[in-house]
Amino acid sequence: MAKMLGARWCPSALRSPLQVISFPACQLHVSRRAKNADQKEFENAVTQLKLLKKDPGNEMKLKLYALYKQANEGPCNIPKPGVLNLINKAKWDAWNALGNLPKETARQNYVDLVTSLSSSSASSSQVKPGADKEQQGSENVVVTSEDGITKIMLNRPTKKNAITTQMYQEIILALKAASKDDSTITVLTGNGDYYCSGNDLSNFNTLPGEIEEKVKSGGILLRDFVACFIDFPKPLIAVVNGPAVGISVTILGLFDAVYASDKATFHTPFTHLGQSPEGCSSYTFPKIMGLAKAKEMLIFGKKLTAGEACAQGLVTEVFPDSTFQTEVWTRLKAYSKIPPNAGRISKQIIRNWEKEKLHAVNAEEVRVLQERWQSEEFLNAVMNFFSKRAKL
Ligand SMILES: CCCCCCCCCCCCC/C=C/C(=O)SCCNC(=O)CCNC(=O)[C@H](O)C(C)(C)COP(=O)(O)OP(=O)(O)OC[C@H]1O[C@@H](n2cnc3c(N)ncnc32)[C@H](O)[C@@H]1OP(=O)(O)O
Repeated sequence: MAKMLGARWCPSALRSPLQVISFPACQLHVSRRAKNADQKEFENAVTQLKLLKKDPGNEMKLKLYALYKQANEGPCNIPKPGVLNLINKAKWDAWNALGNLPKETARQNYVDLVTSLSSSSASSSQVKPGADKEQQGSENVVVTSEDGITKIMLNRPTKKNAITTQMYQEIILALKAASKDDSTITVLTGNGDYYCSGNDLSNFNTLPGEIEEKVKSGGILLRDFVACFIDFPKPLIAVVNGPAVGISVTILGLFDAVYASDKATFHTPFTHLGQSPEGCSSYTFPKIMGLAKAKEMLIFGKKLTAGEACAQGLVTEVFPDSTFQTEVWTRLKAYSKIPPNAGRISKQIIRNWEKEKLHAVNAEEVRVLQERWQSEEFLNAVMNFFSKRAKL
């Protein structure tokens, strides 16, 4: 934010839509007509604004812009821009709304506003070191945020990071929080030797109610979970530290980059479990890897090595396991330095072309799965999985 509000930022600049565009050599000057005391305070406020850590948001920036102009030039004295000129029209409206507010009052309001922004920004940065790194999450879903990266880590290594119904909810909450925090990119990874072994097959027992109730609530949970990945507004990167199974593989088609250790494998055993594809994979996989390769995975359950997954376009890059974490996190730290809004807006313009389609695919996949969950094939497959373990 400081960067955006730095020398290249001036209150007369706003991004599109309603956001800051940095004007080259934008001269921050204060009217010579300001009284000394106010002028000093006013100049300090303009400087303080540049040091803000957090983006105060578009509404606040419009308010600051309007007060700045009113304090320097008085009532709005420029012709109203055309409706298509979104940025300048928003600036004009904000300034014009101040009417005949006296310059001194506008100047004082500006100083007061910047002071309040600076104090709230200062208090949030006084969180004790380390505390702001740990965010909400739980024992099985650990969320940390630092260096512009929010990391969501599946932390259930004894169960190969299989996802329980509670973990689905926690991942949804973590993504919602990450979409609003001040990180630039978000990362999903696993702790232990597995990335994730997919849906916890005991979920089918733990969900409350009779089978109809389980199927209904399970479908809602799955639909909301996948929708979070469809709608996630920031660059989302998977750090696949080991084998990945089921839903942890299918949602990869909704990520913006997938970095894998060469120990990772990618397996979608849906038909073996009497299930069907989810995570929008029935649409994204054919798009990513072509119909034949997608069907090999989604119908016949072919397990891919990291190299094969990369060759088929599901994985962006594969790294030797020995240097995986170091190399990937060095790369991610560099990525987290991109201008956050440009990163977010670029991700969104790419995703927006097919967001509607993806939601329709998600809804149909869930509908079909809800039928599968009531099938003999599915119930036998889940029983087989657990009876095999029971014998051991
Ligand atoms: C009625 C409808 C209700 C619906 C409720 C739905 C909830 C909402 C979302 C629904 C999403 C549905 C769509 C998702 C689909 C999928 O993800 S399908 C894929 C599911 N995953 C699997 O089939 C993998 C199953 N696991 C394995 O095959 C093996 O465990 C392994 C991953 C190949 C690892 O084998 P190995 O190295 O031999 O280790 P294990 O000893 O087998 O595992 C260690 C312990 O971890 C437990 N475990 C591993 N994976 C799972 C799992 N997916 N679910 C539950 N438990 C798992 C395993 O049982 C071991 O536990 P212990 O025996 O207690 O040590």
